[in-house]
Amino acid sequence: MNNQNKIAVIIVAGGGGKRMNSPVPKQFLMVHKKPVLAHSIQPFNESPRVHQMILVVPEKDAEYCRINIVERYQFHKATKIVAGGSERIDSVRKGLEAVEGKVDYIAIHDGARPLIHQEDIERVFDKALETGGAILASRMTDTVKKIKGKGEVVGTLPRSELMLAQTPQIFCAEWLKNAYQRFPKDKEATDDASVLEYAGYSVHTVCGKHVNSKMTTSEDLKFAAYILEQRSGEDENRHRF
Ligand SMILES: Nc1ccn([C@@H]2O[C@H](COP(=O)(O)OP(=O)(O)OP(=O)(O)O)[C@@H](O)[C@H]2O)c(=O)n1
Ligand SMILES: C[C@](O)(CO)[C@H](O)COP(=O)(O)O
Repeated sequence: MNNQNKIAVIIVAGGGGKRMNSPVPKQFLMVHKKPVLAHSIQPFNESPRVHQMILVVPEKDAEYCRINIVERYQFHKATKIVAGGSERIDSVRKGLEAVEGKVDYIAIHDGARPLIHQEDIERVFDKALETGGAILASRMTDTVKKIKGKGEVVGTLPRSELMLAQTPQIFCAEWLKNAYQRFPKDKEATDDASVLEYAGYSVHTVCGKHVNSKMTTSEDLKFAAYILEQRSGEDENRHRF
């Protein structure tokens, strides 16, 4: 692994969290003693390979985030907080504009994925540095159906050929900027790898070793609280024995 490479990380937390149905945006809700967003940022802040971090948040929450997330948890690498756009892809564009100086790789991570584990971050970084672009992903354990209309099954998809895309997603900075410039403004993309795929770049997957669910509903928060609790118990035992 080449430590000379400069990696910038964009944490996208500019969404409204409609599906969570909470008056407080889901990225600021508390889970296992800290806001969701603080859990999502922490392992990147601690990675020696991360050079700078840009946080993208709703415009109205920028000051709240500076005081209650960046200063409160001393995320010294989060040097910029910028206002997000109306869709995730617009928030990523805003984050890209805020990257400072020359960086070699840019990683994007959802602020709504507080379970991201340091080991998986380093594994996906390694793969990207080797290939140019990599995303964390998971395999499916359920049978996957293709449906039509209100849910009538039209077929069964080959699960062994499919993976679920997660974040972080990390790419050579030049590829990422070029792909975003070429991507039509009116086209939809639910992740960054699809923007790279559209531009013809190859993207590799790294199968996560740890659970990394996106917080979408309140059930996800209960699950995250349980996992974080278990992990902190494991850490305590490791230090004790
Ligand atoms: N305009 C947006 C929309 C989403 N995101 C971020 O992209 C990630 C994944 O999006 P999602 O889980 O869909 O979050 P929300 O858009 O907030 O949720 P919902 O769709 O339920 O409103 C989240 O960290 C979210 O904050 C963003 O930065 N800017
Ligand atoms: C980027 C992402 O988390 C990868 O799984 C996902 O596509 C975001 O989708 P959402 O509809 O914005 O939650």
